[in-house]
Amino acid sequence: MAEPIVTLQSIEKRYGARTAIHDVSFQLYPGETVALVGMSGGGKSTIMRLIAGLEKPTSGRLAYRDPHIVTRVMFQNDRLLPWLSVQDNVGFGLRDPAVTELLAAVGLAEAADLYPAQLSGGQRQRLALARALLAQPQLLLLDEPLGALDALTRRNMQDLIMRICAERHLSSLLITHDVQEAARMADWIIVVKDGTNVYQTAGAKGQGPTVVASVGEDVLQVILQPAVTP
Ligand SMILES: Nc1ncnc2c1ncn2[C@@H]1O[C@H](COP(=O)(O)OP(=O)(O)OP(=O)(O)O)[C@@H](O)[C@H]1O
Repeated sequence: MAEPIVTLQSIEKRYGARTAIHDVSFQLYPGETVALVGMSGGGKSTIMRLIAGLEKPTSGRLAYRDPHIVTRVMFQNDRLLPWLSVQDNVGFGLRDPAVTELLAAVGLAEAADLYPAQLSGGQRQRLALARALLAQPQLLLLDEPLGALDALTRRNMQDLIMRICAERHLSSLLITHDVQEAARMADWIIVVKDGTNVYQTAGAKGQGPTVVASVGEDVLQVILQPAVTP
């Protein structure tokens, strides 16, 4: 089996007297998508910030297969720069074939000279995705990036992210409040509760319209319904 690209072992993060997370242990493998689900305040964003290297754990072991790993984060707020065109939001003035190729990959080739204010919510998130991909990250961190989109646009974005991750053999860590989204996009779903990972289940990546997921107290079930109901 391939070596994990990120390993978390008994991770704890305290802010002063407050323990945000404790006993968090899991691994992320190359090309896999792991979703973190759970109640607000459970510790999902803290886990993501630690993996992104934005903060250091108080204790425990956080190890990367490649110490020079490139990670990129996509947030719900797309953080686009309104005074830059679509292509400059990706390349910051760089006129590189990679920028053109990325815009084509996310379906924004025709919109290269528009400005963020001229884009729909879905287009803005596609642009944020292209920008995240320019640095050729090995790990994409998705912090509830699709939360503000309508259902159809959201589903199309899920498909786009899954396709791009598969094509580039990218690993991703997804925070979502939508259990069905987690089930649809992830190989593994981790339930985070009271600052620790309490349960892990297999997802059903790519099994779009047929996934049904439900969360019990701590337990999450992913059920694949038959594509055609007799
Ligand atoms: N910088 C900080 N200082 C103090 N406490 C913090 C800090 N960041 C997070 N916490 C605390 O850590 C706990 C976990 O927060 P975190 O944001 O990781 O949860 P979450 O599961 O991502 O929540 P949500 O779904 O609402 O985004 C919370 O109790 C929060 O108040």
